[in-house]
Amino acid sequence: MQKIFDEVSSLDKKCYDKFSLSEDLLMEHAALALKCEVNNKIKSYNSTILIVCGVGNNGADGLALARLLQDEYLNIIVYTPFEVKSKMAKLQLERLKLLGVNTTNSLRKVFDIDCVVDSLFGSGLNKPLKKEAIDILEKINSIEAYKIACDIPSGVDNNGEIKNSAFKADVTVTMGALKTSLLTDGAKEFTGIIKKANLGLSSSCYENQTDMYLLEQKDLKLPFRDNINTHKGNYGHACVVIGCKKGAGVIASSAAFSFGAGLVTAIVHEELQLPYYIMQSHNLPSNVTAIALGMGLGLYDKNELKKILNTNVAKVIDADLFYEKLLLDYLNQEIVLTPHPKEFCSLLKLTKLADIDIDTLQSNRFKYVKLFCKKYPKVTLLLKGANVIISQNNKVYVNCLGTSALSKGGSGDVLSGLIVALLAQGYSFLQSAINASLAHTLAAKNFKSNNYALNPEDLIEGIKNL
Ligand SMILES: NC(=O)C1=CN([C@@H]2O[C@H](COP(=O)(O)OP(=O)(O)OC[C@H]3O[C@@H](n4cnc5c(N)ncnc54)[C@H](OP(=O)(O)O)[C@@H]3O)[C@@H](O)[C@H]2O)[C@@H](O)CC1
Ligand SMILES: Nc1ncnc2c1ncn2[C@@H]1O[C@H](COP(=O)(O)OP(=O)(O)O)[C@@H](O)[C@H]1O
Ligand SMILES: [K+]
Repeated sequence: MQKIFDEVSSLDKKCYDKFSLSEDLLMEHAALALKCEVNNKIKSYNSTILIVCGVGNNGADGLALARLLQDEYLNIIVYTPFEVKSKMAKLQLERLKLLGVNTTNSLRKVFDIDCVVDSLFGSGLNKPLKKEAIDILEKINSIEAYKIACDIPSGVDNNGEIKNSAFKADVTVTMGALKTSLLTDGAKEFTGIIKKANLGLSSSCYENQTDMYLLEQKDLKLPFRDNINTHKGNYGHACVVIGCKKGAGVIASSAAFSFGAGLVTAIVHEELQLPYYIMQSHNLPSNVTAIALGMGLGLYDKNELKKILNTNVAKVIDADLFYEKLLLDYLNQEIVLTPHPKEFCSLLKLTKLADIDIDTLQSNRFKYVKLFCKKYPKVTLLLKGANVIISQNNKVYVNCLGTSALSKGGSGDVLSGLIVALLAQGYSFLQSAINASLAHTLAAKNFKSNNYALNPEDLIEGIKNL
């Protein structure tokens, strides 16, 4: 797990004040981290590296990189389209000039470039891009080369929004600590892989306390069975309520069985063709330990719904239930909710927290997750998306391991099945949501055929092979 921060200027300040590290020293480390990234990827001396430098300290990082790379590659183009402004950018430019390095303010040749480093704008982007900047970004985006963003892809603002255009990176080397702005769904299109640069201090010294964390592959805890003398009853009885769209519940049931639930029962109105290991019942069995409800629900008798919701066992709620007012009666208890953005907008409206459209939510995912979890601190909320946000009370966890292979009907149903399996086995609400989400995304990531063909069965197969 890595810490995430909304802003890092206070962390930089701590470096100066507490550890007596100058801005210059921090920048040298930033440039060195960029250099490592270039060196790791670009091995041939006969290569051309284009460094695009802006007017502020992001540009200064690029200028320092240009100095560090001298003599390592045949051709280093230092492109400074605008006159540098910040004190550090001026100093770095002066150092380059003293070395006899030329910069250019026009970029004619955009072929035969092996690596582009984007140091145009960083955390100081504070207004919409003008046409000139947009043209530059479009031009450098069109170059076929390995693309490295310094700190944050230029054009992504501190809220993680992309107003007009942004640099499309293969890798973003972010300085000092992970920022929330890099982890929005919108930014995911542009960041590529995110790597954190050490600015001269270990993370434990540089970083402060935070309530936000980025989940990593190594955080996944699978429901391994530690005991030997066991029987199926030791691993819980997960029940999945089958609604009008029966497939959704069937997928969730299969996923639950594959993720370790000792018994799985589908709650049905009529007998269905189900895998032989899924039991079927009209009513909840007396030994039920967790329930998944909502996926493919459609029209469902309100009294039956209430009866199920009133059953005193752990529950994961999905899909159609986020449009039902009666859900409001269950938000002051421990429960897992797994809305996608449209469903979360409905939930925000039902709870009178906000009446917003999907775009507004997507531009402010963290804000609305925090708002909801502040009002309902017992709820574990899992907001789906390109980057999944899981939150309970004031703690926020981000899972960015998912891929577009998951953009398929049925992916969410698998997730609900995984969550109910863990709830049934007695894991906490938060641990169930976190580990199910990690397993879900890693199983998708391990599907190697291509990024379009994954189906829920493949996903469940992937879960079995984690
Ligand atoms: N602090 C540290 O110790 C360390 C900092 N580091 C590095 O510093 C970076 C932050 O540097 P920064 O604050 O100078 O901001 P940066 O992103 O370069 O741009 C600001 C300039 O751009 C301008 N501008 C803004 N928007 C614009 C627009 N749309 N169109 C046109 N212009 C626009 C803005 O204009 P102004 O507000 O002056 O009008 C200002 O002049 C950070 O990302 C990291 O890379 C690392 O070295 C590690 C140590
Ligand atoms: N582009 C993407 N990148 C990462 N994860 C994605 C992407 N698209 C969808 N997902 C994930 O796939 C799942 C889709 O769930 P949902 O929309 O509820 O589908 P359904 O209801 O059809 O099962 C969620 O877990 C979501 O986070
Ligand atoms: K940048």
